[in-house]
Amino acid sequence: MKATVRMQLLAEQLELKYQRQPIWKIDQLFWSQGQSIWLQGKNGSGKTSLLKVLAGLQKPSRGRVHLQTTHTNPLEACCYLHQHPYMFNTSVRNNLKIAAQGQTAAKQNKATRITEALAWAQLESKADQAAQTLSGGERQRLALARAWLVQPRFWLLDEPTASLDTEAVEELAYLIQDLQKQGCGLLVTSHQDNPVTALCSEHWLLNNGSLKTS
Ligand SMILES: Nc1ncnc2c1ncn2[C@@H]1O[C@H](COP(=O)(O)OP(=O)(O)OP(=O)(O)O)[C@@H](O)[C@H]1O
Repeated sequence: MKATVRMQLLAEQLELKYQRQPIWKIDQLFWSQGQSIWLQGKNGSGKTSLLKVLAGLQKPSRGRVHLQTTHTNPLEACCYLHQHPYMFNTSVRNNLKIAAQGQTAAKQNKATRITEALAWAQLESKADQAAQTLSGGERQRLALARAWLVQPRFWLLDEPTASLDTEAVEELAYLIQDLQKQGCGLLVTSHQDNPVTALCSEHWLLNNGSLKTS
């Protein structure tokens, strides 16, 4: 990944309502490349909605998110990974091929990158298995590997550890640590602390409609 890409995300007076029902109101928010943040909050506090707003997938009711980046394709600068990642109805390798399709790299490079992605996510032995038959932990790793091909700098991970056992969480933590070494920014939601949240140097708490940052 290109360590030279600089990124930061700023938001002011951000507000979200659904059908006039206030969800959260955030006066100010700042996230810089290299920062790893654990976003905690009760069920329904609005964590998923905040991640989607920051990733540019959802419009806030008020305010704007400013993504400042030197990334050549700002659309590829951020990635949001769903709690239950969608698996294309084909093999693990083909899932990676599909993810690589939109990329501009030469065809030969793509094949190499797919091999590297399989190795990175420790999914080489699963390459020809139907992705929809993967375990929860393997699905999360494949979702990370698909995103890894696109080389985003900001990773928004929605409950990546939900319903994973200790070993699967450790395996995920290993990959997340590698992203940190590459200087990526991470924003991870989780109700409880675990080996992945332990990697985060900052803690944000969504509570009663406001965000407490530390
Ligand atoms: N599209 C929508 N229309 C109306 N209400 C919504 C919509 N999306 C989410 N909500 C409501 O907004 C609130 C926050 O939802 P959100 O999914 O962001 O919370 P969360 O903290 O991620 O929850 P969980 O931890 O259970 O996944 C919930 O009360 C939810 O029902």
